[in-house]
Amino acid sequence: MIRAEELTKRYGDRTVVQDLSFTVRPGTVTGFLGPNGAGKSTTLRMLLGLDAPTRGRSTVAGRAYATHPAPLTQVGALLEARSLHPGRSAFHHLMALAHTHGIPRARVEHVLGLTGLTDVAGRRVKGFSLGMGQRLGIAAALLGDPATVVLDEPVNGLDPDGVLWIRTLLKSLAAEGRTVLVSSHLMSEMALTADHLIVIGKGRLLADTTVSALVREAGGASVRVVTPEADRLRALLPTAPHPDAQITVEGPDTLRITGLDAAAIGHTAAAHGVPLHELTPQTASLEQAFMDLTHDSLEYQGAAA
Ligand SMILES: Nc1ncnc2c1ncn2[C@@H]1O[C@H](COP(=O)(O)OP(=O)(O)OP(=O)(O)O)[C@@H](O)[C@H]1O
Repeated sequence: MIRAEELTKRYGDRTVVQDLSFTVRPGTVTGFLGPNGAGKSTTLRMLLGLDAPTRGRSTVAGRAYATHPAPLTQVGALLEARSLHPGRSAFHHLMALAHTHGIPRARVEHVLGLTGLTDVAGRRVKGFSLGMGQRLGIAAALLGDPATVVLDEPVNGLDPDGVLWIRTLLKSLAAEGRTVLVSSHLMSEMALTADHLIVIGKGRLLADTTVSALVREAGGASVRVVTPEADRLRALLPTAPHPDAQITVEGPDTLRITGLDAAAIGHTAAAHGVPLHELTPQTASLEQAFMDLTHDSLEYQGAAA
């Protein structure tokens, strides 16, 4: 469990994090979301004892990070600024970290396997691609088998395979009962990865909620359906057991459906032989909810189009 209590950080006369209080619970992925410059990295640095708060306090597993006798075994962290010795191999980088905590070689080999780096473990880090570097950072974060994992923008710059890999890894870490806090400025990514969301803007808490609650508040996720038999599908859809379900006709062959998921719609169509040309879950409303939430606290605004 991570707990922040009225965390505040000032640089000169600028307050970049203000009175931030939240709790991150085990067993779920919590997304830490905010536009660029919102104060996410500063907050994570304070949680990890790398920056001193001007006011307030934070604890990980009940005590301040810096007071844990073997922090790697409590909290694994990947921060944006990586400090890697370029001439070291991935294996030696991890072994050097492992030595500081008496972690055995077998665990180093295990995390290399977990992050898909076994084949390149002997290569010098300076030749690593961005994605390989991220994987190595995650391997280091997992080295001590920590109950809490904190990752700052782990998908930044990764290709779709890498993004999918991180998403799956985070979910499995949470499923093992760990506390997982992951920052991002992309709602679309967090909607697919996180169960819980802490949203900040200009250093202040804007929302502490679940993804599904936010979807509901945003008017619900919808599914766009294109079929030459739109009228027949409308009549067949099982709306009765779902009082929230709504079907809007968007065109002669296009329906927008809320309150029923794509699977239910697809099954109904298949069971009655209705051909579907498109069956697309829409998350635009969630993106819009994030923009509405953070609009007044954007640090950098483009000129209005
Ligand atoms: N050492 C520092 N001295 C002065 N200002 C700082 C310092 N570190 C961060 N800031 C400022 O604090 C604000 C928050 O920065 P931070 O990096 O925490 O935001 P962020 O939400 O992580 O942003 P991004 O998504 O762009 O990484 C920014 O305006 C930044 O310029």
